[in-house]
Amino acid sequence: MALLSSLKQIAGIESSSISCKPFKTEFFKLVLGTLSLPIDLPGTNYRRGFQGRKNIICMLEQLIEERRASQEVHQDMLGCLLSDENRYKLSDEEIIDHIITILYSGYETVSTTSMMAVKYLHDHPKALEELRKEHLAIREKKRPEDPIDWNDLKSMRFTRAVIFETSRLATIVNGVLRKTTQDMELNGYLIPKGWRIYVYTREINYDSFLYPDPLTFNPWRWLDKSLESHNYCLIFGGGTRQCPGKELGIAEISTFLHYFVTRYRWEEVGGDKLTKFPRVEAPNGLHLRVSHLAN
Ligand code: HEM
Repeated sequence: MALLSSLKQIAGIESSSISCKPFKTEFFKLVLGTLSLPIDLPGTNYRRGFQGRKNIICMLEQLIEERRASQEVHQDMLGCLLSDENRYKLSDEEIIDHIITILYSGYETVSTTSMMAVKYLHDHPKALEELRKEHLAIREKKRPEDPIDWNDLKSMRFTRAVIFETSRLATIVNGVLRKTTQDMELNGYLIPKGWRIYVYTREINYDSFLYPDPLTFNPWRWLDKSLESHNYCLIFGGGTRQCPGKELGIAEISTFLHYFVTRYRWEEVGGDKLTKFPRVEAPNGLHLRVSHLAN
């Protein structure tokens, strides 16, 4: 769902020649490749990642060619990037790089947080009850076919808290990358100018001084809005490079949760393995039995 939603916003993919399934296969190779040891030998995830990237580039080049040939105006991100009115005048290579970056950053974060929210809500019925109450109250003011809007999203206080608590406990981005612009000293160590630094932010999320009882799923702690703006809250990074997709990601997950909890109940089929480190994932999927809420 998250990948298709991104593809649709970026390049209205469902109306183009790119078919989602092969795209998804190649994209997953690329994702695995970026998280692998850099050993460039046949059969390694690293080599497969490069191959996946090459194939994705071919598909996107073809899409750009088709767009140019058809001369139709498209109201999506690719349409804006290709438009003559775009003042940045990016090369095709740069446009393709942008698309891959946004797909990469916006897909796994949203899909994995959604999955983990479903998991935590299943395991914490009180939190689920409160969340459902919030969403049913929104539905009560609407006709069944009415979509949710920006004001509804803004009113979802508990939902936002659930998303932050899920992201804290199931940390998807383990750290942020930075480069020193000058020599600097930290705790007696010299970090020379130009060094690339990986700031490992993951453990901060489990610090019992900052988050009492840190291993407990407690979305209520985020109802104190000041928690989000503490300088130790780096779930979405920090400073000028803070995640530009933060609010979009929260809106996507909130929308998913809205329809999921107002329409369905679910139980786990069981036995699925979940890992939290080095990557949050359910290697075989998180299997649920879903039934209509009214039944
Ligand atoms: C739950 C959802 C998400 C989480 C937890 C998340 C987390 C992060 C983190 C920690 C960073 C590094 C920030 C830094 O260096 O300070 C980042 C960067 C980024 N994110 Fe997100 N993200 C999410 C959703 C999204 C979405 C939906 C998009 C776009 C559609 C997106 C696009 C990006 C981009 C383009 C960057 C690189 C920004 C830069 O280097 O200037 N993210 N994200």
